[in-house]
Parts: sequence; structure tokens; C-alpha cells
Amino acid sequence: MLFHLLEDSEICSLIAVRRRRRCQNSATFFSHPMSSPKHVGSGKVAGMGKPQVAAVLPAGGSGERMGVSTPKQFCTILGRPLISYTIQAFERVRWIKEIVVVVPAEKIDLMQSIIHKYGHKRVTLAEGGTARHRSILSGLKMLAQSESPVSKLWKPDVVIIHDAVRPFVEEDILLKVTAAANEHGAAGVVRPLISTVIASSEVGCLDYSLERAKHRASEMPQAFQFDAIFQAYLQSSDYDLDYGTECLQLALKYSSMPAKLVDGPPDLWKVTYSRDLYAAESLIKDGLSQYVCLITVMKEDVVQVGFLLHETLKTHGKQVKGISPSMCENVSQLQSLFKDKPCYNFICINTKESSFEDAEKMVDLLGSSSLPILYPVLLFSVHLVGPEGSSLYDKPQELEGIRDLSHKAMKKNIWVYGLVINLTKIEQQLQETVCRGAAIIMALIKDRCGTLAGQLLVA
Ligand SMILES: Nc1ccn([C@@H]2O[C@H](COP(=O)(O)OP(=O)(O)OP(=O)(O)O)[C@@H](O)[C@H]2O)c(=O)n1
Ligand SMILES: O=P(O)(O)OC[C@@H](O)[C@@H](O)[C@@H](O)CO
Repeated sequence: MLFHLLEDSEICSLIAVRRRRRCQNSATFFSHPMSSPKHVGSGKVAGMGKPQVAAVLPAGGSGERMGVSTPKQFCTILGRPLISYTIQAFERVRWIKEIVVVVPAEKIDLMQSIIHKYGHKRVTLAEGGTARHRSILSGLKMLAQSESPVSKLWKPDVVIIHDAVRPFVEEDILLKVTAAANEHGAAGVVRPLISTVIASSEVGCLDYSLERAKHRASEMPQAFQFDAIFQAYLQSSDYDLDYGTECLQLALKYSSMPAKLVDGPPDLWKVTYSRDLYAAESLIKDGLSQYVCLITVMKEDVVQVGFLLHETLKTHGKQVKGISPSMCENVSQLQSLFKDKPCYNFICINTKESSFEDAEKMVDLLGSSSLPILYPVLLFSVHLVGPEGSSLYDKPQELEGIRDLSHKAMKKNIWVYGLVINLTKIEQQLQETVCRGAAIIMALIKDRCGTLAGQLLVA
């Protein structure tokens, strides 16, 4: 949804109207037993009740330092644009009621297609400006105009501002900065400096250096009482809007609000250079590779291979959940198995005469779940090849159907790999074979590039 932006003068009158309303409303708000008035910032009063919270994600930049033609917020990781990961991080937080994403005017259509493709909710778009602060102001105006008759938005008590190219943000730090802003008026995350900050003289020599231990790097997220930061932006000079890089400074300078500084975790870094995109991809892949679901039936040889696979993967640090096919008959069963920690890696040990019946059933089941929307799901179709004439085992030539199954699955963002395990009654040999099979599975789970999807690999 893209709303027509009101002029600043209209915005100011809106604020005055809303202030009168809030005074009338505040009596009821503070009378709530949960809330007690607190003096914050410049003497403003904010309830301790549950503040209404919205977020503004500035994504209107061109990403020049990335050195590629695509603005970095739209560069993809595992086929999905970086900005979608950040939006997802905010969507996971249920008490953030609205997410305003600020993108360049020419990227509005692209952003709307991303929202549609990945099923993002609670997202409103605003047009970016020529500088980051101007983009942020555009997002704030979108929320401020919420009382206009056409708006479906509402004005929050607290607004979180977070660079759209900082995808690794968790609920706990969002909660910390929001609570701090609700009490102090403004709050921002800081991190220890890695390099010392120095100032250069006019002739390019060292002028002075800052004592590193006494200084911090300002990161994101930051949070503010909405009226305070909105007023600060409206009063900011053009110079501040065009060249400033620090929202906390605007709150201090124009709303007399010294922000509360909150120590943050190391993963809040900003994707700025191409190396940062590789690092982000590596972190995302690492997170996706932790959980493995092993589907196997209780038949002698199958359960033995399943047990050996389970144990081998666990010794390599994987969190493996072993289930029988009857435990994932439908999507709701599957989702309930992994509602707390979604699993994107499935191993299916086939037992049917027709080589891929179990795997095909899993592809249909996974394809109808919400899992493959955000990340590719890896499915390993394990085939036990044993002595001729054995009813449980497939013969290699029958396994060429893996390509057709993989082609069908790829359209659902599911990557299918065939893995042949030669059965033997010699325990040591079977363990060695299963270990090789587990190594292949772990390598593909870690790599997640999809190149070998549709291939038949032999342990
Ligand atoms: N006119 C701008 C410039 C930047 N941003 C956003 O502000 C965040 C942090 O800015 P930065 O890392 O500097 O992004 P870019 O300006 O795109 O990068 P560069 O300076 O390398 O061009 C990014 O999400 C970026 O999209 C914005 O919304 N509007
Ligand atoms: O200056 P850039 O536009 O690269 O990035 C913005 C950063 O300055 C900003 O995200 C933090 O330093 C916190 O304000």
C-alpha cells in the first residue's frame, strides 16, 4: 500500500490535533492498572502500559559500496532478497504492529512483488529520499498521517528504526530498545569499537585519536517515542537530513532527548560491502543446517540404517528428529513437529517397490506447507540397494526417476537428492557406508547451492 504523503505543514497540524486527543485519552490510558505515568525525556509523560509499536526500515539506498548494479537490499541470499530476511525478522515479533519499508520510487513494484512472493504481512511501503534521513522521515510521515481518513495505519507510541540491510536482529534486542525508548524517549544499540577512531588534520596527518574504551559504535535497531523523533525530523536542517548518519543525534539536538544506550549482540552488523553479503549468506546457511528430520519405517534393515544415520549426524552436531511416516501424514502434523524450530532438511529412507513413492509423498507434503516459501527445503531420498531379489531394495537402474522428481520439486523450492546405500550384513562395512552417506548429506546441507539436486549419489 502506498499512501500520498502529506506536506509538513499538514503534518504539524495533525500532531497538534493528536496531542489534544492524547491528553483526553491519557487519563483513561494511565488509569489502566497496568500503566503508571513516567517522566521521560523533556518531561513528556508516557504510560508504562503496552506501547503501540511500529517499525521503519529504510531501504531507499543504492548500495554504491557494494559495487554491484543491484541495490544491496535487493541482492539475493539463497534466491531471496536480503530485505525479505529483515522484514521476516520483524514479522516474527508479534507486538510490532506495522512495518513501514522505505524503498526508492523505482523499486516500489519490485518491493510489492517481494512482499507477495514471500507472504510478508503488516508491511506498508513508502518512497525513499535522496539521503537515509530523508527516507526515514518519509517512513515516519507515513505513520504520522495515519489519522487521515484514507489511512489504514495508526500512529504508534514507539517507533523502531532499523536499517533494512541488517537482517540479523532478534526479538530480545528489539524489546530492550523499545522498553528503553518508552521510558527515556530514545534508545539505540551500541557495540564495542573494533578499530580506534582518529581525526585527520587538514594536511592528512593524525590530529588526535579517541580513547577506544570510552567510545562505542552506534548500530541498529534504535527506538524512539514517536512524537519526539517525528518532531526532531520535521525540525532538522537540510544539512542534517542530507549528511547526517545518526538518528540518536537528531533526537538529542532537536528534541533534547539523550538516548539510552543499550549494549547489543555482535550480529547486528550492516551489510555494506560484498564481503558482508557472503558473511550473511554463511550465517543463514549455518542456521538452516542445524536441524534434520529423518523419516524411516520400522523394518529391520531400514531401521538399522536409519539408526546409524541418526547417530552419525548427531555426532556431527546436528539436531536430528527421527519420525515414522505416520507422524507426518499431513501438513499440520508436519508443522506441529517443527513449530518452534522449523526444519529445512529431510531424509526419507525409501522402502516401496516403486523407487520414489515415499519421496514423492514427502515432496507433495512439504510443497503444501509454508516451509519452502522462505528457504529452499532439502530432501534426501535414500535408497537401500541390497542382494538381488530382495523385495525391499531398489536396483540402481530403477532410480533414474530422481531427475523427474527433482524437476517437479524444484518448482516448489524443494531440492531432492538421491542417495544410494549398499546394504551389507557386515556391520563394519555398513557403518562405513552410512558414514559416507552422512558426510554427503552434511556437505549438501551446509552448501545449500542446489547444483547437485536431481543427482543420484552413492555412499
Ligand atoms: N537515500 C537512502 C540511503 C540509504 N538508505 C538506507 O539506509 C540503510 C543504511 O544505509 P547504507 O548502508 O549507507 O546504504 P546505501 O546508502 O545504499 O549504501 P552506500 O552508502 O554504499 O550507497 C540501508 O538500508 C539503505 O537502503 C535509505 O533508506 N535511503
Ligand atoms: O552511514 P550509512 O548510511 O552507511 O549507515 C547508517 C549508519 O550510520 C547507521 O546505521 C548507524 O551508524 C546507526 O545510526
